[in-house]
Amino acid sequence: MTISLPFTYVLICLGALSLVLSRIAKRRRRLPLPPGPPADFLIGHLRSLPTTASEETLIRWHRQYGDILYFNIFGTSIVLLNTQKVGHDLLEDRAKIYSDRPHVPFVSFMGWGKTLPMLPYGDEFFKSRKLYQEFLTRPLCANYTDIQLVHAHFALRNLLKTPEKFESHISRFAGGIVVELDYGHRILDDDDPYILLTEEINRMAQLLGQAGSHPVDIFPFLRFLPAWFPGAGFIKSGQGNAQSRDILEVVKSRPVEEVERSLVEDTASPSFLATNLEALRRENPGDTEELEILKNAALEFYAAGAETTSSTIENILFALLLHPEVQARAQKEIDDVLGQKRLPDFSDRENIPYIEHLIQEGMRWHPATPLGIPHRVMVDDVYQGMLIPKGSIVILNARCMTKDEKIYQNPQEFSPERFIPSPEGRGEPYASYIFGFGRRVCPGRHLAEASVWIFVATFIAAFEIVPIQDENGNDMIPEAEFIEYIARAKLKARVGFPTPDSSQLQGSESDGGTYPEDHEKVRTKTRDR
Ligand code: HEM
Repeated sequence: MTISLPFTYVLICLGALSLVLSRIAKRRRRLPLPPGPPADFLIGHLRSLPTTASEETLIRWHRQYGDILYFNIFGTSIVLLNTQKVGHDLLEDRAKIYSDRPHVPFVSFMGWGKTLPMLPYGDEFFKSRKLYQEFLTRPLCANYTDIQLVHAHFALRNLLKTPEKFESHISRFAGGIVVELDYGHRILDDDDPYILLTEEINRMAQLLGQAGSHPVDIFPFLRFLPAWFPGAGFIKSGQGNAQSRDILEVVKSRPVEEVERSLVEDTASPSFLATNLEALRRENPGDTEELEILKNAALEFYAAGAETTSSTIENILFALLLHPEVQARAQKEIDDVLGQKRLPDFSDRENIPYIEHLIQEGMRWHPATPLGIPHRVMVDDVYQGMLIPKGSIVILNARCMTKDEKIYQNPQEFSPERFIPSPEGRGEPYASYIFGFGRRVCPGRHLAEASVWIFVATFIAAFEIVPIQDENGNDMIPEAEFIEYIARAKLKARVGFPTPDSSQLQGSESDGGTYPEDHEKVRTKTRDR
């Protein structure tokens, strides 16, 4: 048998290539892993991992081990990115290999595996992501501000009526906006069927917690242990909520059916679901796969958008409570620019920059998602001479990024002034990375920032948040409890809102919140107490 010359060349080239590749692979294997606490044989860092990743521990590790930190648990590599630079270098500049997500069996078991934050990097991810990106571009978000303003006014009215229920008013505000944009439905009262629907989604989302934080995510074999076995408690919750998967189907399908019906009847309000259902009917009628992608996207729109926004607002209110001087400066800015004649709206955004700094500082001081959503690296990678093994779970450690002393002066301090441009201020950069990086960056960030802005700006214009007092008249300063996944300031003491005279409110409950013309009186009354 004779072998042609070109074929021989090909063989030689392939041989040389495989030699080079195997050398590279060997050298990579010899490269050091990123530093981390000492590990045990076989179980790795299991014993050194604290049960909760407190800010103190994470910051101490950052100081001790550097900008990138490595753990391994039973052979699963976990890498923490502690600075914005490292996050940017890997998740943004090398997005092509860092945009996968770890597979989380518990989340799939509960029926949420096909929602965008969980989807592996691939075709389905691209399709789902495109739906969000096309609906939530910065210019398009400018079209949604009327809806945000209406919900802000609703919230103010509710706060005037029942200030003690402020947490629920904030949730209703954040949830009301995403429900309206997602499904084209405006929630008007407590009996609204969409309230039940959203409560169900919240309940399920809470069960899921942070993807990757559940023991079974790291140790799938735990699934086979009895529920009493230490560390296997998830089984109990999983079994107890197996019915959640059935409910989930209803929660996903009901709004789709309603919007489909209203499209046929030509009564549909513009929304994420209506826009995309219409496009589907036009371009791919009867495509069940595409419909399923859309159903999951609509579900996640609410799940990802409501609580993140409401906890961000609560964290900011908490900061205001602790810093009356910041609150006073923000109120003065609004008063100076708006002349105490009306409430702020989006047209004022550029003219009241301190409010913007205050919101950005609130998001930096305690980001709502302090450990983001884990990424997964798809191939072996080398960064600054260290090996990041293929399959590593990569965590954006916003807790450390936001407290980086090289970027922020006195990073633990809540100080909107840090963002004031030089020469008056230090011009420190906004912490935009709290919304993630690269191809997985939060698609709802423009919407979220606008929702938080309108709530905080109108709130500050109309109210003052003050601590309640004990029986001796002393201020009770609440302690914050920032829980892990969605970090929300748990205001342990109730926050004292002024009690207003609701008869001063004009405009009806159902008209979308026309604010009273004499709101000035309301505000003076509420703020000057
Ligand atoms: C202040 C509020 C919010 C915060 C702090 C926040 C934060 C984040 C973060 C950190 C990620 C992960 C990014 C990454 O992996 O690199 C993310 C992803 C995501 N967010 Fe947000 N978010 C907020 C509001 C919203 C809103 C309003 C929506 C929708 C309307 C939304 C939809 C999503 C979705 C669908 C993902 C998954 C993206 C993907 O995996 O490709 N978020 N968000």
